[in-house]
Amino acid sequence: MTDHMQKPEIISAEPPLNAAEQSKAPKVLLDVKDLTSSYGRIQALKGVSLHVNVGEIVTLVGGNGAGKTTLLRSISGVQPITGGSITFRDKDISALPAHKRVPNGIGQSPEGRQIFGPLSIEDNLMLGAYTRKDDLIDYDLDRVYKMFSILKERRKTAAGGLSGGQQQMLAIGRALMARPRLLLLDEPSMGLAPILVDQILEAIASLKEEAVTVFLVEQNAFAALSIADRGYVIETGKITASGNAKDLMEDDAVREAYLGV
Ligand SMILES: Nc1ncnc2c1ncn2[C@@H]1O[C@H](COP(=O)(O)OP(=O)(O)OP(=O)(O)O)[C@@H](O)[C@H]1O
Repeated sequence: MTDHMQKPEIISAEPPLNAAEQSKAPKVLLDVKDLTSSYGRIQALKGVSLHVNVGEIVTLVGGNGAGKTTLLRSISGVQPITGGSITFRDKDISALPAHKRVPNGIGQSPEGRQIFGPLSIEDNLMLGAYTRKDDLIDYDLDRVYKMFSILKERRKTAAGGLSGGQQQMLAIGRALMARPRLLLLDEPSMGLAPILVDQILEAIASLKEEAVTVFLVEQNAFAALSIADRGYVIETGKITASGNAKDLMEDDAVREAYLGV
């Protein structure tokens, strides 16, 4: 094992690439094509296409019931799809069961956080690493503690005692413990006071330096677009706008519908 492998500078399983490797690496990490999904007679996704490139923060914004969670759950494999395809790292994973997508590199911090309240913060974090067999788990734990110092301070205490914002940090930290190539985040700002929203977004933005690729789903469009490279807008199961995040923030229709401007 090389020195570099013993002490990597990143949390992500995607190692920093040298120039030669970079030119060979697939640029598109996640490619969703014409995806459809239904709950009985309700068609929640009506042919959604989008992609996420390696190293990007991409956000999907939209109002209540637009289909954001359904799309994320389809990508992580817990929501059945009725048509279209999901390609991850050049492999069609549309039929891959959810439990095989995590070791393939798709990590999710779910809506509602799903923290195990009676377990300690550290045990919650370690649950994120349960599929791993490498020797970098302690190293990653340390990185998560550096990112969210409150989790370190309270690591032996029950997770149920954390505030909403801290639980959100724990949920993101736990997802990172799986060393995802792609981190899926479902409404991390939900229910948080504005100051905590800023903190969480700052932490998400800093993941870019850790070479983690992020797909962030948010109702809080302004907050999400302010840290994203690119964005998509979804309305009643269809993508209605897309582009680089700065352009979307300046788009009149988007501003009117989602930014309250
Ligand atoms: N379990 C379910 N059973 C039936 N319909 C559902 C179910 N979950 C979602 N839906 C419907 O599917 C559509 C998309 O919902 P989804 O939760 O994906 O939207 P969303 O954009 O994530 O909204 P929110 O921000 O409110 O979570 C909505 O019409 C919703 O009512």
